[in-house]
Amino acid sequence: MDENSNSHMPKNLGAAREAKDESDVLIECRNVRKSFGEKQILKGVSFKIRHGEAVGIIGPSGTGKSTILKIMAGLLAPDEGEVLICGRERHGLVDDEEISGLRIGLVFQSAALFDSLTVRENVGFLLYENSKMAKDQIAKLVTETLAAVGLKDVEDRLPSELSGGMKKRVALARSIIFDNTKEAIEPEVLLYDEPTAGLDPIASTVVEDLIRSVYIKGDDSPGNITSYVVVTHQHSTIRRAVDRLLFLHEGKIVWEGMTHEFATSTNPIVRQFASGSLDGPIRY
Ligand SMILES: Nc1ncnc2c1ncn2[C@@H]1O[C@H](COP(=O)(O)OP(=O)(O)OP(=O)(O)O)[C@@H](O)[C@H]1O
Repeated sequence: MDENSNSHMPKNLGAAREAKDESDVLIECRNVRKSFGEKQILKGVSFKIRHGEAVGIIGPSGTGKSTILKIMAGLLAPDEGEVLICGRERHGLVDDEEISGLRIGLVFQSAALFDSLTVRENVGFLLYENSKMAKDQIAKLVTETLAAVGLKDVEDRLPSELSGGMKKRVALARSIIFDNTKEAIEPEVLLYDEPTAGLDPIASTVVEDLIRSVYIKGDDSPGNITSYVVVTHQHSTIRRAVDRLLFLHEGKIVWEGMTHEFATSTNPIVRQFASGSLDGPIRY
């Protein structure tokens, strides 16, 4: 939105709009910095994820895309800066403090399934561990959730008996399953770390459409996924699965815009990344 678009409005109207604008911010990173040893990876990263958004984080390898996802999920603490969840600052890691009102799910690149557990046990893991639901109730819910990601009759299989694309779908099912005996279902932001890495083009399309569909379905979807963030290198995923992009380079957001603006941007960093050229500001 144009920065000055409020300038012609009466002051109080502008203020009301500003307040409303902030009320749909689910996750905000403010000036987040993170180093590993001597290596400074994030050098002051700021952005907001709003209700209803499908956001992609792109950028060269090693610029800290997975790191920022882990920080948003509360698995890593920033060295400096703030992470706000629904306007409340989160201190430390997610385990240290109960932040209610928003669930944040992270779907790992490797799918990260437990090898010795069946698909049913993997998908229902948190419910078996933490909920008061009966085992047959959980089993039914697992079957329904697997169906929502297009999988049937795989509950008794081990992860080693699945293809890479199926594993990613099982991981997706695990992140969207929720205790449906609870009265209030909190909204959820899902964070995907390279969900289509290593998949053939058709399997990638299936996963990209699933990412969209579990969110678009809204009331029908298992869980209440209101927004999602995808870290990806795949152009097809950028085009198909997200609406807005954040470009991370050398520890900072160097460009942000809508997906359709990415292809026509004149920013030299974006141009080089979009074309895969060796000439340009990004050096390996
Ligand atoms: N726990 C850790 N300890 C030490 N170094 C780490 C740790 N996690 C990440 N790094 C380093 O931080 C840098 C950024 O890693 P990160 O995985 O966030 O990058 P990325 O942008 O997601 O990369 P890629 O696109 O290749 O997946 C890398 O140099 C990585 O080696």
